[in-house]
Amino acid sequence: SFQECTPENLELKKKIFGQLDLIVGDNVILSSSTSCLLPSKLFTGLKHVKQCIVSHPVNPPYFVPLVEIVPHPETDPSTTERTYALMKKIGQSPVKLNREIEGFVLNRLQYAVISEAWRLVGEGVISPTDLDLVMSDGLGMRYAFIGPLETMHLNAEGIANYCERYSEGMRLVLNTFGPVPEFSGEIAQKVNQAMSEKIPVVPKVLDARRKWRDDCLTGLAKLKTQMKSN
Ligand SMILES: NC(=O)C1=CN([C@@H]2O[C@H](COP(=O)(O)OP(=O)(O)OC[C@H]3O[C@@H](n4cnc5c(N)ncnc54)[C@H](O)[C@@H]3O)[C@@H](O)[C@H]2O)C=CC1
Ligand SMILES: O=C(O)[C@@H](O)C(=O)[C@H](O)[C@@H](O)CO
Repeated sequence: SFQECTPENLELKKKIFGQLDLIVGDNVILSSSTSCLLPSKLFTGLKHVKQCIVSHPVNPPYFVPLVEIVPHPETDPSTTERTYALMKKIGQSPVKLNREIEGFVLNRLQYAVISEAWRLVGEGVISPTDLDLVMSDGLGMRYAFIGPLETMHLNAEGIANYCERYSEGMRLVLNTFGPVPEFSGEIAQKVNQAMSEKIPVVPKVLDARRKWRDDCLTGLAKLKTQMKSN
């Protein structure tokens, strides 16, 4: 198997897969780490397209086990299953997408959160640091162990009851969501100032914070393993 991890550049990745296409046999999985580039953009036209797939990791991939497995429309099911089995074997937590979609699943969920976070800070509803606390000391505590759908299920007497109780309120709130942010201008400056005051953009400071992040993720991984075995 081959896992491509070059910069997020479509033409570069296509060049590399084009070169690989000329030399690999019929049994090699050709996989890309791409964050958002669609398999149909990356692999269409390759002789070995049936062996091509996206295996999208999460930053930092050595501490966060999720991998999104995203097939090209022509990817052979055996390629998907072999990739899934390989990821499980090496200790990752793979999920299978049934078809490609922009941003796959993780970045669609992540960008929905980022979009609303940006808007709430931009409209002065909350400060950037407090917004991050809403995730790290709120939603993130639960999402580290159970996802959004199970959270609904447990927050009421099951999903049906949750929808009875909260669907009207959810739709009312969702109808107040605004357009896609520009991620530039005054809001970007406001967020950058807050983040930079907290964590100066100095290599050794950023690296120290990433080390602290990784230490936290290591401890969380140990706790999750312990809780699964209980
Ligand atoms: N960094 C992360 O945690 C994650 C990265 N990804 C994806 O993984 C891919 C790689 O991202 P990073 O590891 O962050 O990039 P990076 O910039 O850290 O590493 C890129 C690698 O490609 C090599 N490279 C650069 N130009 C090249 C060329 N012309 N030919 C061959 N090799 C070349 C570099 O030497 C380097 O080893 C991207 O598609 C990114 O979206 C996806 C999820 C998480
Ligand atoms: O946040 C992540 O790790 C993923 O959403 C990504 O794919 C990012 O784009 C990653 O490549 C860089 O953080």
